[in-house]
Amino acid sequence: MIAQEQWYKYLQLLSEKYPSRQSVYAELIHLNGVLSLPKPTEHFMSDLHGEYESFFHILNNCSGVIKEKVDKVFTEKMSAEEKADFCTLIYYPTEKLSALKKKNLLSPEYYKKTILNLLDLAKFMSYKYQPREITNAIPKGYGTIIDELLRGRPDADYVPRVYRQKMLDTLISIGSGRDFIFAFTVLIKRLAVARLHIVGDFFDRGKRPDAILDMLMHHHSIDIQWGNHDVLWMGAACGNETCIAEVVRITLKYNNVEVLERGYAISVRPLFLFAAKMYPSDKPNEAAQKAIAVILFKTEAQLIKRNPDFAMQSRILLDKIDYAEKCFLWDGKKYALRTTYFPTIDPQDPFQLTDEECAIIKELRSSFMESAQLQHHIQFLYQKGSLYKCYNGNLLFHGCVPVDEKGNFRPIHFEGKNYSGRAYLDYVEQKIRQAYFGEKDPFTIDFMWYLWCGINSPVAGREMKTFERTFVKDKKLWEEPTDAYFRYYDQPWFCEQVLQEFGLDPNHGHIINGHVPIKVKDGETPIKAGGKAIVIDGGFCRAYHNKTGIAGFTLVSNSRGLRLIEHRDFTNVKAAIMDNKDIESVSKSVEVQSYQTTIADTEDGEKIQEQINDLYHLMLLYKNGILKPLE
Ligand SMILES: O=P(O)(O)OC[C@H]1O[C@](O)(COP(=O)(O)O)[C@@H](O)[C@@H]1O
Ligand SMILES: [Mn+2]
Repeated sequence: MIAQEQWYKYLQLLSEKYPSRQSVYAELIHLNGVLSLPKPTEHFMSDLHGEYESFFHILNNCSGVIKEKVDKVFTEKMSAEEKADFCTLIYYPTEKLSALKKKNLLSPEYYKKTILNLLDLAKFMSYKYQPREITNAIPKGYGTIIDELLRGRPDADYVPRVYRQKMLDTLISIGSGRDFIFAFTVLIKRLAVARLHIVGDFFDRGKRPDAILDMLMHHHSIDIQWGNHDVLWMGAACGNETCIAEVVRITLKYNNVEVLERGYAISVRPLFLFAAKMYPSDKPNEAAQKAIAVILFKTEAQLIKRNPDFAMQSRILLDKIDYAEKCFLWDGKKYALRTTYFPTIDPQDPFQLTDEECAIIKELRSSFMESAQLQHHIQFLYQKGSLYKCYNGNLLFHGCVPVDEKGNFRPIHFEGKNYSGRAYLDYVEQKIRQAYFGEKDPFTIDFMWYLWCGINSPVAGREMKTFERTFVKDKKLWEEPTDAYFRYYDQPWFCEQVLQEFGLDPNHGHIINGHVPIKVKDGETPIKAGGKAIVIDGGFCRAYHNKTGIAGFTLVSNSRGLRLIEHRDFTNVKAAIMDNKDIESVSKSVEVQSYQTTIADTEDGEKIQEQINDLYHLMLLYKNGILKPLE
């Protein structure tokens, strides 16, 4: 409880912002109106894995929502072809207008018709928003005109109609039609998605995670839940050499060296030169993969040895290779190796880096730490990201909350203490932030690597078998044991327990996860526990399309409930522009409500309600003469 005196002081301060009775009335009326508006639309996506081109398209087509709205507004007015053309214009206005110009199709009539259509669509899509928000969403410089056009003066009325016609004619005759079309398309896309959540894994496998992050840095409303691949890169940016070696290895495996070299100005040339010398009969990329894998497994072993808390001794493996017999020894058995040539390993001391290996990893470390662009992206991940997020009653996180075989939150021991459930995730999040912003203590920096691949890591939730997958032929040894969480999240009681642990309503909340690719083609569904948990890793990543059979999911939460949009294959942006080739998307309802959720039911609504209460008290002070209005 706030003491009476403090409360009075607070209201005094508030009176500076609302210095007259009228200003309090106006805000009270406004805020009460806002509470009754429908809940804004949220989109959730995960596991983008560097797949810039299709993600770029999905951001532009708002996961297929623009097309749905165009279909609704112009059912009678446009043919299918006109609708597709109009949609492409909204997705890619600059490119589409240039293409039309080349064909000499940009007449004043075209501009007029198009702007009127855009206006109709923008009006249709703005019904959920408060006027202030719409004004904010209009690109700078176009505010007053678009606002006036939108405010919908009735066409039947002669004077406003002429007024609007005149505005439009002038706008086109002075050559600003193009600019206005552009501004409208930005507005429409902003209105379609009020909030974007990315539930982890920007990096690895796909070609341009850097371009995805560049683009999202300009997004108007986004939050991020870190995935294991993000934490790996964050660890690399903190200077963790094992994370760096793993990042480089994965990048080479997927043939994406450009991400490092062009995207982040990190040169892998010294590694290639060294690898060519060590493995002269291999192709350059394969040689480099081998060279960095050996560095990785050597530094991993050193890291594990200096951190007994990680309990990962079983992941020290270079000493399990029989270098004379050329095989891998595991559980008393011999396994064939995929490569038997290890010129940089001393069997007597297999974890020792050679001088050259040491120089290479040190140089890579400097490059990672000094890459301005990488550090910029990582700071963005820290700023917008967290390990988990409770948002409008839902719980968002990438991987899992560790549980035992009975489904109870498992105590995890670190730095002399046990943590479980939410407290464990809070501990991990604090460590992740400390690794970047705090004193660089060795345990915390090493912990970033643990989070990438440790069985108790909430972002990984499985024991990764990178060594076996790299060196051992028998795929039996490639299997990665997972946390029991993944065997329970299809059970309602379990999801309710998790939601409750995070202070959420178990009857209405949902858990939203990424991380585990859903094999739609095998009949697997992302909807678990009757909709209490939804796993939205649909495999944006091309390399995983064969596994999932689709090209990604978008989960949409609006005032009517939840639905899942399944994206089918996408050709490329050029085809999208030239031939109106949109991503085919199929939408399925997950949960439909008979009522409409309003802003009053959201977290923002709770804050607004508090503001209303405060203003109400201020109004009483003014009315009762206890506080004198400043104006
Ligand atoms: O978070 P994700 O996407 O599951 O990635 C982690 C997985 O990737 C792997 O490193 C395998 O990677 P690839 O499939 O890209 O070769 C596994 O060992 C690990 O389980
Ligand atoms: Mn993942």
